[in-house]
Amino acid sequence: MANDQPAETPRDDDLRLQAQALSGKAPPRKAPRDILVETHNSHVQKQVGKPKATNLVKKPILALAYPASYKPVAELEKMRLSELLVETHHEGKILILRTVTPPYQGAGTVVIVEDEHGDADKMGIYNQSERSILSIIPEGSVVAVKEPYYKYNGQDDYMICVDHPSDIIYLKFDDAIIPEKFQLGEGETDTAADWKSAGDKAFLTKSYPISVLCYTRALETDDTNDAAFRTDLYAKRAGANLIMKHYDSSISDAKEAMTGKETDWKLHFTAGRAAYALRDFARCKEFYELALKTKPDNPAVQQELENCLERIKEETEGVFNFKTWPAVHGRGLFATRDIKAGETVFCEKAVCVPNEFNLDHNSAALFANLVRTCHDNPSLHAKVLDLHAGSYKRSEHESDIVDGVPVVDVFLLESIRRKNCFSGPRISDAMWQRRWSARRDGMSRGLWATAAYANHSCVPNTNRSFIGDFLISTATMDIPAGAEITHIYVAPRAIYPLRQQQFRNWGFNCECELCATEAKSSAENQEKRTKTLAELELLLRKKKPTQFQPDASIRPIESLAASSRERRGGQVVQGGKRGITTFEVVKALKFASDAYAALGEEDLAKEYIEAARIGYKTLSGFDDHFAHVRASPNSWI
Ligand SMILES: C[S@@+](CC[C@H](N)C(=O)[O-])C[C@H]1O[C@@H](n2cnc3c(N)ncnc32)[C@H](O)[C@@H]1O
Repeated sequence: MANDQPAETPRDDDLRLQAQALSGKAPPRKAPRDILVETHNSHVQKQVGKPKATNLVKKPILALAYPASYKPVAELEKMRLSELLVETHHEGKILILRTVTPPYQGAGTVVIVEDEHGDADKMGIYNQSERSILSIIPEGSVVAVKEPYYKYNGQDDYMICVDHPSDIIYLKFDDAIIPEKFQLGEGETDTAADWKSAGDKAFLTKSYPISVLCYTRALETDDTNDAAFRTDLYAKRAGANLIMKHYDSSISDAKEAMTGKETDWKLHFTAGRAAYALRDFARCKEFYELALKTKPDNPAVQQELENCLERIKEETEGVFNFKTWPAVHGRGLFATRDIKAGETVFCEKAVCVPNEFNLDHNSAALFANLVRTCHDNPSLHAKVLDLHAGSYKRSEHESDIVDGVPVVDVFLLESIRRKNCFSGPRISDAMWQRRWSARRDGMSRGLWATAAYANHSCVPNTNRSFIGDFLISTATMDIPAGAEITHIYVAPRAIYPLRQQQFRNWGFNCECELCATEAKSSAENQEKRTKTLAELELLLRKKKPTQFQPDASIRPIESLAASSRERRGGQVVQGGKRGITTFEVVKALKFASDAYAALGEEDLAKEYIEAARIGYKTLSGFDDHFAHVRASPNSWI
């Protein structure tokens, strides 16, 4: 779970004070157009020939949040660049701008823009998909910026800051709102055939955003009534959209291109792949089956269908549903049938996991990926928006489609990310190998839409494990039908007051059976227990684990452990069968099983080896490598 709050770096104090002083005023001094363009172009020049930095993200500062615009272009009142006020969200207003420079690419895309009156300013466009035309916005593009925010950067430097990806619209060439000065000049052609061939060229050079733009324009300008021409355009755009991960659009284009002829199988295949990426496996299966009707022996379609059937099996064998629980926890996951310890509860593919396993960057990478995934795929956006966002005030227009673009509020998505994401290794099973390290082997953050409904318990009845972007939830104990499915958000600390602090990010006090029991302890008891645990930890750290510990060194540990249990006011955790399992517990259980077997206690040996296997499965998601676990305390495989 996200544990990276609050990490919001407030802007430099001086800058913040200056910004506050200027807030709501016209900028007292501003660089003139030629200086703006010259400075910008010199920055652009410095980038030429250098590899593009790929993982820069503008950090969303929730304290400076402003809502995404949800009003259509037509309802907003045009304003001039010269009317912009510093640190102001210009509600109800719109700027129509033309870019007069090539883009500079950093954490966002910076360009110099002009309005129809010839005034110029700097504009930063953030959180666009790298596959969007707006991230590579060509010189001469005309855009509408809805309800612009004008930011002070220090030292007479200002910028229109477009944080929400839906606050900027790339305008069509003949859009009525485009001022005459920005419209196509004489000699500039605008025919469907030209646009189609420009789109084909862009596709061949892998400039997919431009190819989609050109095919779209070809469809808009087409007046030939030639069905084959249009079908071809839709089919090509479906392919480009699939590559650009615009899965919803890819499916609708593929459907538009279908003619009922044999060649449709390719479109069914495209639509199937898009549906798979959207995790809509039932729809994906339908598309693949249709493709196989025409091409029953196609190995690629057969293989993809097999993958899809696997996902359906995993999903349908999972037994979860959502219930509204009127208690403090909000919504949660509940078992719809009895589940045995060690059983898989559910599996799911992530809504997004950035391909970024660097510990220092994976929160930023997840935020950027989440914004892009939601912007490009309204059906996934809707699933994400349903998740808990803490106290962030929603406008309730976040999933509207306005001017053909889904409204995406980046600050809301950041709030959702903070409350609902998990960290996971590439493969959990690798974690139990001696040389695994988070820094070297990598951890990533991701968002899993089903697991995000599970509430926390310090004595959870499930544990999550990962294979790539696939999450496996496994029961750590028997769960009766109707019981709530819980997992841990962070590994709970042993000391009650410290443990409660761990949940501040999520805004709750834990009242699970462990916490409820400990809450009843007197302050004196809690203090003594804290001391006992500290002594216990010290003692355990000193003891190097070996197979044979003399009784004399084990006795003080046992006595401290017993006293700590007493002070807890009742035993709620039984090693190996309930709650939190660690790999050390698995090894200890296996060790005990071997010991019982040596003593001829076959039933106990069986019971312990089964507990060890279940423990291993909850940690790894599967138990294929369980046989390699050595019972000795400090080595395995
Ligand atoms: C990942 S969401 C879990 C699903 C959430 N209950 C919902 O309604 O969507 C995390 C939020 O659930 C609530 N929550 C989770 N575990 C809880 C617990 N043990 N006690 C109280 N609230 C809890 C908190 O509001 C927390 O910020």
